[in-house]
Amino acid sequence: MSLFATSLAPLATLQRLLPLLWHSSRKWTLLGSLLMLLEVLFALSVLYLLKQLVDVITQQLGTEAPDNLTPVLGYVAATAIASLAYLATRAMAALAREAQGLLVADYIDGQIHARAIAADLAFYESPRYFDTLQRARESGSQRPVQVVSNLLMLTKNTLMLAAVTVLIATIDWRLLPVLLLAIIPGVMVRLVFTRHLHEWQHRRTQMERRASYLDWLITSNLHAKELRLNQLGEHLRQQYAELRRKVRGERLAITRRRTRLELLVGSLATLAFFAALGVLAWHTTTGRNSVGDLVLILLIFQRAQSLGQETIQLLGRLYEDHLYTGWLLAFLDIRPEITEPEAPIPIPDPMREGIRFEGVTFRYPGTKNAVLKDIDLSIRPGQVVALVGANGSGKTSLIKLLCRLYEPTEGRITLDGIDIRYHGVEAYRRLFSVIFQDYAHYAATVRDNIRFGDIHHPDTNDRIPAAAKNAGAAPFINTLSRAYDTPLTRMFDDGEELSIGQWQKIALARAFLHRSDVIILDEPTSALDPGAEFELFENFRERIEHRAALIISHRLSTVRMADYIYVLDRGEICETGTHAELIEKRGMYWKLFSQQAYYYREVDV
Ligand SMILES: Nc1ncnc2c1ncn2[C@@H]1O[C@H](COP(=O)(O)OP(=O)(O)OP(=O)(O)O)[C@@H](O)[C@H]1O
Repeated sequence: MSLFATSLAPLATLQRLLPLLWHSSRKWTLLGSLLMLLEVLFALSVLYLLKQLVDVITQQLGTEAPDNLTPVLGYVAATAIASLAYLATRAMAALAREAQGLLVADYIDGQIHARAIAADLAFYESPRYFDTLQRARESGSQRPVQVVSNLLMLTKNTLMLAAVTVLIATIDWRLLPVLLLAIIPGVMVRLVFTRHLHEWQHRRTQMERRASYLDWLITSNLHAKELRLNQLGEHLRQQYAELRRKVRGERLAITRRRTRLELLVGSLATLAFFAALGVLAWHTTTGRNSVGDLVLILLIFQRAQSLGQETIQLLGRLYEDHLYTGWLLAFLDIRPEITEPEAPIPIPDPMREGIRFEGVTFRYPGTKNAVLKDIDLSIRPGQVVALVGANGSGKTSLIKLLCRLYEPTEGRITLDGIDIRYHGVEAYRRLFSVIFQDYAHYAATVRDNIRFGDIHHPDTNDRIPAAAKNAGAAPFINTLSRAYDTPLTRMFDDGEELSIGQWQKIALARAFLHRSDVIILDEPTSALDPGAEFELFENFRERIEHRAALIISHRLSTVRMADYIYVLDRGEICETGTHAELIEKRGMYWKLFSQQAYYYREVDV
């Protein structure tokens, strides 16, 4: 990118950030800007009054008997007042910036959360998501505020620098090139290295994420058991240390190169300043300049130089902010691909024909192989359907399509004959209540863990005990210290931990709570004891209030009560029918069923 384009790019970022700031903290943004202008005004007044003071004193020094001290004291008083005003506005401006920063940071977090919630599941299940999120987080929610406060400071510094430059020019214009020499090379060094650092950070996102992952493995309670028993701790610690060493080394190499160049550029500027000072001192002794000029130059040239350096830093920071805010904006630009149709067709109530897969083929985004091929399947109202198949045959993927978490690559899914893409996404998803294999364990009360299954319904709270009873969870919940109000997990104070089977019953209660049309259970009893499983399926249809159900299970004793069974093999439906029909067929289902039944047959009960 050319230097011109590079220097204009932050303006485009600013154009996107200003509306963001306006939405999040209108009052503080305005107040902060006003206070900053006042700050500049008072700072310049102090400089001007000081110059007047020096001039008055110099005039008085020329007179034999200075008898009127009023103007001198007047200027001292005025300078003191302007200094106090400067201090007060500076303090208030800092307060306004802090308040604005807090508001904007919370607003940005809110925006990140909103995008994360709206993003397609496909995005979550790809490394790109984690990279973009990590970068957005790294860019920091303070960045947008920094851009604006840096920009305001830059404006302030530029105004002051301009005023000081004019003052210097009135004394000796030849000092101006010296000032430029003190500023321009530094700007170049900063810009070039900021870009280097940003590009390097972009490249090492995955390395950082790997390090964070290792850190999480070492410190999280989820893996504490395996880590100890397999004595993995030291191995992982070394991997982590090695990654950090690499990141540290690369970063330090960049900083070393930048420091060398900055030192060189800074030395040049200092030499130039002292050369100019020498010339001015010589002019003063020969009477070409007044002592007032020399004092003023000593005061303001240093000021100009520090202003110049601050300006360099601000430009560097502004450019850095612009680059890193780009990451944040990239995350905020994420838009889901599964979107609402312009005029969604209302969901039929009640459902009449049910849901059908018609020739559905599916590939995960960014992958080559189809995990589901030409699937025809139907779930009618009130029907219990089972899906059976080996690991990796595509059962969970089929559920994700059914719930419209992904779109089919080919074919279509219909609800009462209408393509589900014509319905509103959220309205359609509310047809289902689902327990996935990796259901959530919320660090919340038992009540909330169940309530999250149907958070929007007004009478949800009253239905929680019934859902818990249907899931077989009520007896153990009543033995907990605070029953339904017991906080779960040991993440916060007073929390209690459950067994895996008890967690599964809570997840079942969550699925039973929602009065959905279709209940989907992916391995719902994998952790239940045989008694609990028997109880659940004994009068399953009453428990689910005669709604339709789709059950995935490797336990074929569970599956046999289904009205209809689909057998999946490597993404294709290879057999369908009732339990009796499939046993008769003597195909894959029969084989699986016979294998499971083999050991039970040996025992005479
Ligand atoms: N997010 C994903 N991205 C890419 N491929 C995936 C993803 N999730 C699953 N797969 C692939 O899809 C195939 C089917 O997986 P799926 O989880 O649907 O199988 P399953 O029948 O539910 O298996 P199991 O009985 O082990 O739960 C597998 O080969 C898996 O590698």
